[in-house]
Amino acid sequence: MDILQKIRKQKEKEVAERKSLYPLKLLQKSMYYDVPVVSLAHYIQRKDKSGIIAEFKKKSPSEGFINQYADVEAVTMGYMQSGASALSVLTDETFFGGSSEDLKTARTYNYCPILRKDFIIDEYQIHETKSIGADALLLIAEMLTGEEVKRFSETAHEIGLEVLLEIHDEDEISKYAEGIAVMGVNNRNLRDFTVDIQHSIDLYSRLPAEPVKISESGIHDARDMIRLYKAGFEGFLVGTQFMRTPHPAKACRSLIEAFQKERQSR
Ligand SMILES: O=P(O)(O)OC[C@@H](O)[C@@H](O)c1c[nH]c2ccccc12
Repeated sequence: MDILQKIRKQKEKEVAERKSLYPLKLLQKSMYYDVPVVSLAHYIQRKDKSGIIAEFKKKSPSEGFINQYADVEAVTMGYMQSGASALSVLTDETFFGGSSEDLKTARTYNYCPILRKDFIIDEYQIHETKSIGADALLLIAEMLTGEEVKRFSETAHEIGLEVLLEIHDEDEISKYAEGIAVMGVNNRNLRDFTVDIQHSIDLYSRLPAEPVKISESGIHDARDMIRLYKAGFEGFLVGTQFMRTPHPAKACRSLIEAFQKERQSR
C-alpha cells in the first residue's frame, strides 16, 4: 500500500467519526460559516506581495518531524509580517502533525487568505473547511476522479470557498473544472517523494489559461523562485525550507528579500 492509499484509509475512518461527532448542521452554525473569504487568487497576484504561500507544517511522511514544537500563532503572524501573500496550514493529524485547531488559531491572528491543507475525499470535509475559518481548499487530483473534482469544487464555490487544484502528472490536467481559481503543480511525487522543480517548469505550458498558477514543494532559494517565475508561475508554496529553521518567519523574510532583489535586477 503506498502513502496515498494509507492516507485515504485513515481519512475514511476519520470522516466517519467526525460526521457522528459533529453533524453537518452543527458545522453550519460555526461563526465562520457565513463569513466571506479573502481571495487566495487575488492575494497571490497582489503586486505589493511576494507570491509566497507560507506553510505551517510540523512533520511529513517524507521528512518525519520538521519542527515538532512550532507555535502556530507566532509562526503564521511572522510569515505575514515577512511579506508572504497567504498561509497554508496542515490540518491532517496522523501524517502531518497538524489540526483544525491550528487553522482556527491562524485564523484568529491573521487577516489573509488561509489554505486548508488536507486530503479531501468527502463533501463533509468541504463544509468542515469553511467552519474552521479557511478561505481556500486543496483538492488533490491524484486522489479524485474528474467527476469528484467538479462536484467538490461546485460545493466549495456554493459556500464561498476558493479551490486550489493540485496536479502532479500531465494527465491530471484534464480534471480541471471551470471556476477553479488556482492550479498548483506539485514538484513532489506523492508516491515516491522525489522532488524536482523542473517538473513545474515542464508542465507550465500545458496548464489551462484561466486559473492563477502556482508551483508547490521543494523550493529552497531565490534561484528556484526566479526559475519558476520566469516560467510564468505567480505563486510559490513553501513549507520545509522555513519550518526546519528555529525561526521560520525569519527564513521566510530572507527568501522574500532575496527574491525581490533578484526580480528587480532583471
Ligand atoms: O515543504 P515543501 O517541500 O516546501 O512543500 C510544501 C507543500 O507544497 C507540501 O507540503 C504539499 C504539497 N501538496 C501537498 C498535499 C498534502 C500535504 C502536503 C503537501
